[in-house]
Amino acid sequence: MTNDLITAHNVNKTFRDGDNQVTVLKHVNLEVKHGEVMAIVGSSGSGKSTLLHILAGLDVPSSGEVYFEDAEITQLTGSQKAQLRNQNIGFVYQFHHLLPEFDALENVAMPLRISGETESIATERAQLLLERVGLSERMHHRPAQLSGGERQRVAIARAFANKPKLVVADEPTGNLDGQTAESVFELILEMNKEFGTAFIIVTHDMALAERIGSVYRLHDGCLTAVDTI
Ligand SMILES: Nc1ncnc2c1ncn2[C@@H]1O[C@H](COP(=O)(O)OP(=O)(O)OP(=O)(O)O)[C@@H](O)[C@H]1O
Repeated sequence: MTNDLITAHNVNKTFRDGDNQVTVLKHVNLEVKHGEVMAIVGSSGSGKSTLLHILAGLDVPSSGEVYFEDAEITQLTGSQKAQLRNQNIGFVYQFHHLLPEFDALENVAMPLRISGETESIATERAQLLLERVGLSERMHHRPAQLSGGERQRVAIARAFANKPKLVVADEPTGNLDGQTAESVFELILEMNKEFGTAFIIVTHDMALAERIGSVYRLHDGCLTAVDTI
């Protein structure tokens, strides 16, 4: 039994590109605690998204192990991984990935419907989450009718739909202007405190990352802790 939410042990990732092999992650070790907020920084192409996908069970390492609590994700079947993700992990991307033909309420309710919740429970929880992210007045707007910051708020509400233990966020503020990025980042920190949900945030923004207790940098495939004090 471990107290860690995620443990990555000696993770390596190599992509084949025709005859070439590109090693993107080298001997990566990482522990993410329950309720922890962690930032992963690094230059473009350094492997941040690849690592995030491996930690969330969306991709597999070439070697090494990843545990989600006591489950070794790397040993699970595709459907077991999908179930683990649906029950435990929320996702926020740089580009919101909301369904354009549905309004904010329907987008947030969607993961709950997929998990088999009744229509009324799904709608009620989606309403509560949209209120929590400050969008009480925008529930029936479709993504195209929302600002960039509002779309990310919907995406954060949707990530929380199934009460995840972890939200992974890949450049969640990367497409936003400074002030909007700041308010979305603040929302993430508030949601972490309020719900005790762990976050792993990939970001280019060192100023935002430095406000997070735990920062790691990927460089040349190696992950090292960054001293932010
Ligand atoms: N499926 C794949 N096949 C081959 N190479 C890949 C694949 N996915 C990623 N790569 C390569 O792995 C390296 C790391 O990519 P990754 O997207 O993880 O970097 P990143 O740090 O997230 O970059 P960015 O900040 O630009 O999003 C890049 O050189 C990329 O081209």
